[in-house]
Amino acid sequence: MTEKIRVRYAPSPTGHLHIGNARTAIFNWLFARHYNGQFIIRIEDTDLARNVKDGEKSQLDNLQWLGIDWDEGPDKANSKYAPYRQTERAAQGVYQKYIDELLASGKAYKSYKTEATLKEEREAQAQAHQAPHYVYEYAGMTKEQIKDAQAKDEAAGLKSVVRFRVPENHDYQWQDLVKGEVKINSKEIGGDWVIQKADGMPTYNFAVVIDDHLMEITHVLRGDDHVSNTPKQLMVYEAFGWKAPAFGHMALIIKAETGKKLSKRDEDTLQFIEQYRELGYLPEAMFNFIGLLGWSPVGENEIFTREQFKEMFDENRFTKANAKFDAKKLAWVNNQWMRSEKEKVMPQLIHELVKAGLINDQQAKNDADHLAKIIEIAGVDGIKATSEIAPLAEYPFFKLHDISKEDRQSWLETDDGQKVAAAFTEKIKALAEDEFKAGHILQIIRDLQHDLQIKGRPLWNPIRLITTHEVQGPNLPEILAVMGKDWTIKNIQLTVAV
Ligand SMILES: Nc1ncnc2c1ncn2[C@@H]1O[C@H](COP(=O)(O)OP(=O)(O)OP(=O)(O)O)[C@@H](O)[C@H]1O
Repeated sequence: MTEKIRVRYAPSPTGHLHIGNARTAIFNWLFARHYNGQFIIRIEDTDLARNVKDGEKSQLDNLQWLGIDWDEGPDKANSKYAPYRQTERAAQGVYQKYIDELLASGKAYKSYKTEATLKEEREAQAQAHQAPHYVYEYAGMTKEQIKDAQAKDEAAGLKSVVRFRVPENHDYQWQDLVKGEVKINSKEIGGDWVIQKADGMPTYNFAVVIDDHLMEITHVLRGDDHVSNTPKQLMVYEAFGWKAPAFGHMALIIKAETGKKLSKRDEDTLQFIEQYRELGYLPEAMFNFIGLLGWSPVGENEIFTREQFKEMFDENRFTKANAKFDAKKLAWVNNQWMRSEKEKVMPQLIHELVKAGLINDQQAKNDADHLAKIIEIAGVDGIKATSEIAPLAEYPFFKLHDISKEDRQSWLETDDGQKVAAAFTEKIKALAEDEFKAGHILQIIRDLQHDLQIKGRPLWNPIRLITTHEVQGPNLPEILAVMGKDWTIKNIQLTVAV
């Protein structure tokens, strides 16, 4: 690419950052970084009724957490095209200037149709089996007649919106970066559309064009749900004689179960970045997983760093088929990342023990090495998110269960059970502190097997029960070695009392 790439992610703060939004942000970022271009954040907050508190903050915080940075945006001082929030731009009259231009040239007009009339028209169209479309109220009227009609409506106190006069039977065509050639006729648009609402705010499709033009955006990469907006935007570029950016509409992310677009309104699907963050997913893993939704690298490998994605990025490798959101794959990717970044993740894993109330901050700091060993044995390699470590490690490492009556009867009150428990206790007490290692402990158990001629569960369960108060769990000699002789002996003594 020879031109300077300028791309943007332009969320509406009507919700928190979800996987679909993050995918758009990630690919625009990759596009910019791969080609040494610029990545811009713009907040499209003109739909005042739908904006949610913290929507913008969640979008930005979570992008940052994913490792995405931006060159210009609402939070960056000295950004060249400030402000980067559309409400602030509207307040400065940025859009009004262009709306006035279109009104003056007759490419847009003030419309005073009431909601009730619009509803009647839509109902009539439905009855006539017509697709819903706007009916131009000034058809066949001279400029003067239109002016008079508008003045009358104005005097009657009716509110107006500004509508774009859609050219008749005009093809809007573009070479989509993902979909190839796309052609949509103006007949499919639904008639003259609103560019300025009654409250003075520009609509999405209008403001987006003004901003993309003024901010010198060269490529617009977004989800396929925006395809129907593109002809509307192209007609605005045309009306002003501006060059339109290149468009790419990436395949949608859909729910595997329903085949429908993953939407922030689906409450049964975990899809907000902060939900995964809270569960202890790694940003590297989230980025990795999302980077493979609707885009495929060369080869079979599926684990990549941001840097690798940046290098590999190729706008010709977007896939056309919708991408299924597969939570199991995300879990797998996260597990791969946790295993390869164990040292980096360890503080977070230890912090999960604090969060679960198993240890305090001081212990987390002082006993980090010991806690890391516990985490390792408790089964860190099998978990998909850091939050799963606390339930795994809770027993027997931090708490002990009461031994159930059944287990007692089955494993400790039998002849074999008593023999095994007594012999193991004697040998373990005799084991020196510095010999208290997994290998030696295993040897003791093997010797018992040989001496007592007891093997399998009748051998292991009594030992497990007296030392950990469980009949199952991770590798027993390793548990005992990590927890130490005092802990083991104390637990054995407790079995008498419990
Ligand atoms: N399921 C999805 N798959 C792919 N891209 C998506 C999906 N949902 C949203 N996007 C993209 O996120 C970007 C931000 O758009 P927008 O703010 O309209 O999303 P949204 O309003 O959160 O979506 P919705 O309200 O439909 O859940 C757009 O590029 C849009 O195409």
